[in-house]
Formats: sequence, C-alpha cells, structure tokens
Amino acid sequence: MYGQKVALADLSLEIPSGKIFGFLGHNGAGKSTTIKTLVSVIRQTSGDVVVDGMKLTDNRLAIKQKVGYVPDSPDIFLELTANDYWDLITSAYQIPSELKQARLERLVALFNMQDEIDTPIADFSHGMRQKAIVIGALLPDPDIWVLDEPMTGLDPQAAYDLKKLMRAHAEKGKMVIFSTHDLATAEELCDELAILKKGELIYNGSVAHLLSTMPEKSLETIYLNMVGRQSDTKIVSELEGSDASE
Ligand SMILES: Nc1ncnc2c1ncn2[C@@H]1O[C@H](COP(=O)(O)OP(=O)(O)OP(=O)(O)O)[C@@H](O)[C@H]1O
Repeated sequence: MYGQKVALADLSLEIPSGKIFGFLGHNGAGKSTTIKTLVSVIRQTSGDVVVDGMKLTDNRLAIKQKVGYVPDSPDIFLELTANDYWDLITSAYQIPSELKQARLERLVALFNMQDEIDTPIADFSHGMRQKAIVIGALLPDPDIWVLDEPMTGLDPQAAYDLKKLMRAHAEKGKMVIFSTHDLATAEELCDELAILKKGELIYNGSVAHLLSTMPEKSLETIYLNMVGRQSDTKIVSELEGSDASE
C-alpha cells in the first residue's frame, strides 16, 4: 500500500535459485514495488518475504547482507565520486580491503570505468551512473542479485557483459532476479517469469511454457496478447490517419 493506494494485491511467488527470474509488466504494474519489498527498501502492509527459510520481518539485516540491489533509478549519491560510493558499500558490507580492491579492479575494467573513478556521480551520463550502481551492487559478491531494469542506459557491450554475468551467477546455483521492459532480453535471458498487470500476478512460470502456449510466436506477441490493449490496430491506424491528414 502507498497511503490508501493498493500497489500489489495477493502476490504469492516462489523464486528459485539457479535460475534467472524476470519481472515483466507495463508502467505502474508493480514491478519496482515488488522488488523494493523483496530488498526491504519498503515494507509491505501484509504478508512476508522468506529467504533461505528466514522471514524478512525478523531478519532484515541478515537478508540485506545477502542481497545486491540495483534500484530503478541510478540517480543516487550524486554528490559522491564513484570511488566514494564504492567505499561506502565496502564499509556497509564490511568487505576486507584486499578483496574489495581485487573485485573492484575486475568490475571497473569490465565496465570500462577506469577513467571515471574519481568523477562525481552527478557528472556521469545516465549509462555511466547505471554502471557505477551495478559495480556497487556486485562488489560485495552477494548471493542474491536483485536488479531493477539493470540494462537501461547501458551500452551494448556493458549490457552483453552484464547478461553473461547474470547467467554465470545463476549457473553457480545463485539467485538472479531482474525486471525489464525489453521482451527480447527477457526471452533470451529468463528461465522463469512473473508477469504483473495492475498490481496482480497474471503469469508465473517458465518462459519455455509460456512460449509453448503460442508456438511460433515471440514473447513480445504473447505478452502483448496477455497484457496489451486489444484495440491496438484501431488506435494505431486512427493515429496514422490523423498524421496523414495534417
Ligand atoms: N512512492 C510512491 N507513492 C505512491 N504511489 C506509488 C509510489 N511508488 C509507486 N507507486 C504506485 O504503485 C504502483 C506500482 O508502481 P511501480 O513503480 O511498482 O510500477 P513498475 O511496474 O515498476 O512501473 P515502471 O515500469 O513504470 O517502472 C503505481 O500505480 C504507482 O503509481
């Protein structure tokens, strides 16, 4: 609930380890609200989240230590340099300094941020801010990755590398949860999906199963059939008509 507004209703989900789990849904469907609840950024008004048998309401700190979170907006800690931001995470997660240095060197090289370490985040482009946040989220080497639209703004190389990292993490038996509006990425990357519509779960299952419901169709077509406007063609042709008459 946000004040009187119900953002999610009757949401019940089991998210497996060792798989890439994707959240899909139109703007305002409740993806970020679900994710923020999972990572304890906001508190649900009813129900609970259970991680490794631990209830989030009773074990907030212990669970947070397991989670690396990329929020939906990278416009955070703008006054800090990238390095100050990573230092902040290092102390919050109590990462030993040698380990931090080794991990940071690898991540900074991977995301091509070597020349930007001492630049204030405020001076970064959107994609560079996103890279700084992704590096920060992965720095503690968390078991559970929760990434809210992580590819937004990343250049093709960084997006490709992040997808590879996500797959490798899942293959280690770890948990990877992310949201996206990019249905081609979801089709390529996700093993399991949750599709939300106006705060309700309308699909939870494997991508393979969903694709098998309409053989020969892409995830985009199937998704739009489930979630999209039914009168699309009419609206588009009306708009085309008005453009043509101008
Ligand atoms: N801080 C807030 N205060 C009030 N209502 C909010 C707040 N954040 C989200 N909402 C509402 O909760 C609902 C779900 O929003 P949420 O951000 O979870 O959607 P989303 O699926 O992540 O959307 P998007 O794809 O646009 O990021 C929306 O109706 C939104 O208006």
